[in-house]
Amino acid sequence: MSRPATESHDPAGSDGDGTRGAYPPPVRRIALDRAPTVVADDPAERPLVSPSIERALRPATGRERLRIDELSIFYGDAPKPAVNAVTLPVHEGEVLALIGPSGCGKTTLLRSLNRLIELTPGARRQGRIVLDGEDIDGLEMTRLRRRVSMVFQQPNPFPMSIFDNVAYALREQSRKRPSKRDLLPRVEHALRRAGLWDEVSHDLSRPALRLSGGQQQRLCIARALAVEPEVLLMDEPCSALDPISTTVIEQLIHELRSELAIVIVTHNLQQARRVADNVAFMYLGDLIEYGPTEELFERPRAERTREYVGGTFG
Ligand SMILES: Nc1ncnc2c1ncn2[C@@H]1O[C@H](COP(=O)(O)OP(=O)(O)OP(=O)(O)O)[C@@H](O)[C@H]1O
Repeated sequence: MSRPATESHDPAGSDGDGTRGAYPPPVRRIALDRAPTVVADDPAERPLVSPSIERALRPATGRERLRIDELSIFYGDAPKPAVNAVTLPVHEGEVLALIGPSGCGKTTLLRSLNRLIELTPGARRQGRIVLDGEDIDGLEMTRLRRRVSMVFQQPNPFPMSIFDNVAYALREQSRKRPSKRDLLPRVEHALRRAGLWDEVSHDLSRPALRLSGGQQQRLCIARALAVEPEVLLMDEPCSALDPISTTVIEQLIHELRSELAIVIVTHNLQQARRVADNVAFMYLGDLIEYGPTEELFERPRAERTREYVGGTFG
């Protein structure tokens, strides 16, 4: 279940090079001091890579929201971790795309960021995840999931009305049961942010399951946004959607990134190019390369990345 606290860091709505707002975004100039590419072609050379990773921890777009620090995830007795000592920053106002072939650990990494992975029997974690300076292990789980909210691959609205779907987490959050009238402004705000308000405002009591797939996914995004997250995790949010709904969701990601940090898992390289500011390429659990989107796609430094973005494998 998704929930969570947003904060606008950029009231001018500009990312500094005047590109924010347009969709599809124009090709952005990449300032070399923003987010240097990190390359780890051979995991055995990882220690040599650490200084570059350290450099990557400098803010790329806004201040650092999440720091993933030497994160490893093990499933049961598997000899190799599903995620292997990954270090990555996630900044406010940034879309970070996790890409890589099937089974490389993208979803496992994503599910670690709000500790959802702990619901998987046999999963173990090493390393730290820090949210706004606080180790997430020290945060109460419900509060963490409000601050780091998640949207899943398949739209998963609750079998209740559109209104109740969005109000659900707000009601849970409140000590006394707020009335519909009290909740309406926040429900409306969330539905507007998710770009759904105009399509559903005439009948908020309609069952959510009667919406189209794309509308259901935007409802899930509204539900995730209602409790004002700081970070939004999206696990292949468009994979079950048609091209038009996909475009709507991508536009939404583009708009939301001014207020949130977004981490998106996608198999669709073109989508990563369209929506992401930075991209992390994973292979067999290792972080192979991380850097600004254009740089990673146009001038990949690791051979594996070159092969993957070039379509040789994957
Ligand atoms: N519950 C689980 N138990 C055991 N192994 C798992 C479990 N979930 C995932 N794995 C293994 O962990 C590795 C990483 O899986 P994960 O789903 O994170 O990869 P992915 O990159 O997201 O893949 P895909 O793109 O196909 O969704 C794979 O080898 C997978 O088989």
